[in-house]
Amino acid sequence: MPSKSPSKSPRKSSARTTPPSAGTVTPVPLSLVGSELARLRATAPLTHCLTNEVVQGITANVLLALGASPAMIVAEEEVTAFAGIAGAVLVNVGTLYPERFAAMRRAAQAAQQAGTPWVLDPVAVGVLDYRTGAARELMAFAPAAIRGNASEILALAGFTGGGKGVDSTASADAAREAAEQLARDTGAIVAVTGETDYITDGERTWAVPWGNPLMTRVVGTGCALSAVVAAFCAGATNRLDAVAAACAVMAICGEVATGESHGPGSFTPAFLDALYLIQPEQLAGTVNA
Ligand SMILES: Nc1ncnc2c1ncn2[C@@H]1O[C@H](COP(=O)(O)OP(=O)(O)OP(=O)(O)O)[C@@H](O)[C@H]1O
Ligand SMILES: Cc1ncsc1CCO
Ligand SMILES: [Mg+2]
Repeated sequence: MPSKSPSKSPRKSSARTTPPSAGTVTPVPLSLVGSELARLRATAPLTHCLTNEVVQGITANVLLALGASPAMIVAEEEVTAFAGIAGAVLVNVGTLYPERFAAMRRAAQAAQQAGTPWVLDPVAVGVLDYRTGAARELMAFAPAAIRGNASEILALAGFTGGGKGVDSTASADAAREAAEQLARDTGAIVAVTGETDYITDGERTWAVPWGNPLMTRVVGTGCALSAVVAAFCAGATNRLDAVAAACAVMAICGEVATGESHGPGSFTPAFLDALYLIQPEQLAGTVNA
């Protein structure tokens, strides 16, 4: 069932006593993922989502299945107040237009002022100048985390990212160093996703070696992941660990759901079920580790 190289499998050793060393890339331990998942379930964070029109439903359902509390509050008149109430905010520029950008700018600014962690998903940045400029403007409000595919992260870091619309044309491996640079430049935790996900603060990098290519054949797994990253950032004491745990939970559940399904149509309900059923203490039994 696991689709990624066993050589990249994480160790089962204790979590918080073994952070990745500076300059190294270490598979994230399942014990760390479990403790972060237990924290999320205990707090059910209110997650304020300003996301694109394609993925509203899957994003809310993923958050609910996992145990977080989504709210798609998008009006310019409401986002400032709500970003102060929420545990975390997601800003996803997938279907950007001027009114939506105005609301996103307000939400990001309000989150920064309120100390609410917010996450940027730079959908198709590098492909189109308007959204690339918008994402750069938003980054001035100090996102807690940035989650994107390889082409998007390369572009945000100032490299030629390529990108075929919203899809990546580069591998996450090829974007890992760009992610580390982007993290150092912005102070955000940067997650670049693909066959292996890399999550970095610019000095230390966790690898998430699970998932399945079928996840790229269903719209919104990446967008929903960014919302899950936001939910894990709510109340987190270690954002690097929180973001890595979010990526690991989604990739593991994607891998489990692939084994239960026959293609994109049956993947989505199996994925929601896997997110609902996954238990911190059973993580080690769900994937080869
Ligand atoms: N080749 C692959 N093998 C295994 N897992 C993958 C692969 N590609 C992506 N994934 C997983 O799919 C999820 C979404 O990552 P992806 O990089 O496709 O995001 P994205 O391009 O932003 O998606 P979208 O914009 O369609 O929401 C992540 O959990 C990632 O680990
Ligand atoms: C398909 C698509 N188009 C704009 S946003 C989006 C969702 C995947 O990023
Ligand atoms: Mg995306």
